[in-house]
Amino acid sequence: MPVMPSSAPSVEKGPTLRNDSFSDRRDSVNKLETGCLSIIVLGASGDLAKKKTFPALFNLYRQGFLQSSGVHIFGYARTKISDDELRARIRGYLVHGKGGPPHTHSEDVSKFLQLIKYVSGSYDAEDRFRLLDKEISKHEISKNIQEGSSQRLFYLALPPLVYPTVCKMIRRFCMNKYNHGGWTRIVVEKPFGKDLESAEKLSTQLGDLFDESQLYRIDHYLGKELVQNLLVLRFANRFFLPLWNRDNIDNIQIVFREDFGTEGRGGYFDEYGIIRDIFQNHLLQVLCLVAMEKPVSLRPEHIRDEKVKVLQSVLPIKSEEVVLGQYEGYRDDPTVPDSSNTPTFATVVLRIDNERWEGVPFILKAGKALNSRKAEIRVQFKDVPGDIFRCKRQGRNEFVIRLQPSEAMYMKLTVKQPGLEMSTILSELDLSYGQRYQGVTIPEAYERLILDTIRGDQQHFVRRDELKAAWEIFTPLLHRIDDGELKPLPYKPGSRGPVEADVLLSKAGYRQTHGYVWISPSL
Ligand SMILES: NC(=O)C1=CN([C@@H]2O[C@H](COP(=O)(O)OP(=O)(O)OC[C@H]3O[C@@H](n4cnc5c(N)ncnc54)[C@H](OP(=O)(O)O)[C@@H]3O)[C@@H](O)[C@H]2O)C=CC1
Ligand SMILES: O=C1O[C@H](COP(=O)(O)O)[C@@H](O)[C@H](O)[C@H]1O
Repeated sequence: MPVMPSSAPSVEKGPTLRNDSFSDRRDSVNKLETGCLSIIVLGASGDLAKKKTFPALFNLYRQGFLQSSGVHIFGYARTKISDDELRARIRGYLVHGKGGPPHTHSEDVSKFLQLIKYVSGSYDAEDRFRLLDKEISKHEISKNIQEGSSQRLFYLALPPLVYPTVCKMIRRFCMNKYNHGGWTRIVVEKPFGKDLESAEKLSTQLGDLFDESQLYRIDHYLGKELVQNLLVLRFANRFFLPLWNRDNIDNIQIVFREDFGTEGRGGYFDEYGIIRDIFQNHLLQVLCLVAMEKPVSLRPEHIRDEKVKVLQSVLPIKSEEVVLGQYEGYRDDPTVPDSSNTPTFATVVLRIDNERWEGVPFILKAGKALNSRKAEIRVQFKDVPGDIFRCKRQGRNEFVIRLQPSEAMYMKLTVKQPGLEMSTILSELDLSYGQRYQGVTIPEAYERLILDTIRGDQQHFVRRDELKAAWEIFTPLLHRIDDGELKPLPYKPGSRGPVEADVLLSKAGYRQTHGYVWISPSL
């Protein structure tokens, strides 16, 4: 139970579990969000706010999920700027969308920007948080709603070191005042801690102030279309049910690659490294959805219970099943120390000690400054016993789920080569979203996740025990790296990473298919 500071108003305990079934969930899609909602972006002057948070809010507004009649947005940060200056900073990111040509809805942009107000102040200034509360209340009063029925969403687009202070301020001065159906929710960004101990400390600090149902730990990979599709694929298709186990699957890779380095974020990155930045959160969340057992229902708690169980079944990582890399030129960044031991690349083999997965390596790989940008899951099946077609050397069956770019899933399978001869060839069954769902816009991860927070759906957010289990897996390895016991190997920017990683991959059992390249179908 959270400790209520004596000055704290009584608040609601957050939403109860809702939406038992998928059809309930589907029915709620496309409903406008009604009521009096205040969204407060703390750290509004920062990079995440302008690139992701405000554009996501704009997209929700443009699609009618947020209505001008009910919603107001507040920015808060130390930088002393006016409302209009904040609006001007954000405008470019709304007008241009995802790097494409300017949208044609500049009227929408202007109307949206008018919903934003800015309050400046430091993150521990009581008077500034009182002022913020006053501004929020002003908006609520103007909507003539019953006191206590308002909805307040605080989005912490801030470095985690200020979370405890900011959360104390919110708790003391800015909560929804009475329990009349309203709520107060807090969205926190990663990195949530640096290791098990610091993450647990932060969890306790926040847990003393807010109930778990009020805390939304965001991992934007959980908002990606094909990540959200994983449970449907696995549990709504008869095809996969009997195959998804150690009897049929040889190995599974979960891969994240970027073709750019840490440009502009070297200082931040060097403190964390690729394992804290990508493995402990994004890759592990994907692993959970690939490896977990079927949940009792689609209730968020049932899903998250299964995720925790699979994380708790991961065996300690062996140093010989780790390859670390650092790209040449990384240390040229003036904000990165010359002696930095921080990995910008890693391949790590995880082993899950349960009935379904014993003996199946989960090979997690992520790197910056590599030869391509993509994220995918590659499930490689075992060889067919009794190879009467002598097709083994052509390659194994694989099921590939491409998370980005160009969302797709394809199955590599052996077929008869068309023609008179009885020869075989590796081909694919291909579901490329761009081709199959023409004209459908796939929402940005942040858009989806913010809508979930407004609806009180915690399915795609990381629960405290899940976070703890994730840190338990990587903390011993991180400490070995921090102590200099494990060192990254150099690799050339634009390459596949250290060659030792490919050696580890093949030792773990992955068999590369030679001569086969999947070509994304053109429209
Ligand atoms: N940027 C991104 O693409 C991503 C970011 N994140 C996470 O989101 C959060 C915000 O990221 P981002 O916007 O990049 O961060 P920024 O460094 O841009 O910080 C956001 C704002 O916080 C304030 N701030 C910065 N440093 C401090 C400090 N030491 N003490 C107090 N306030 C500070 C600044 O506002 P002011 O000085 O005006 O108060 C700044 O504008 C972080 O937790 C980050 O890890 C997660 C995924 C991607
Ligand atoms: O969280 C992070 O993710 C981005 C990659 O996100 P994506 O949606 O573009 O795949 C990564 O660049 C960044 O280092 C990391 O902090």
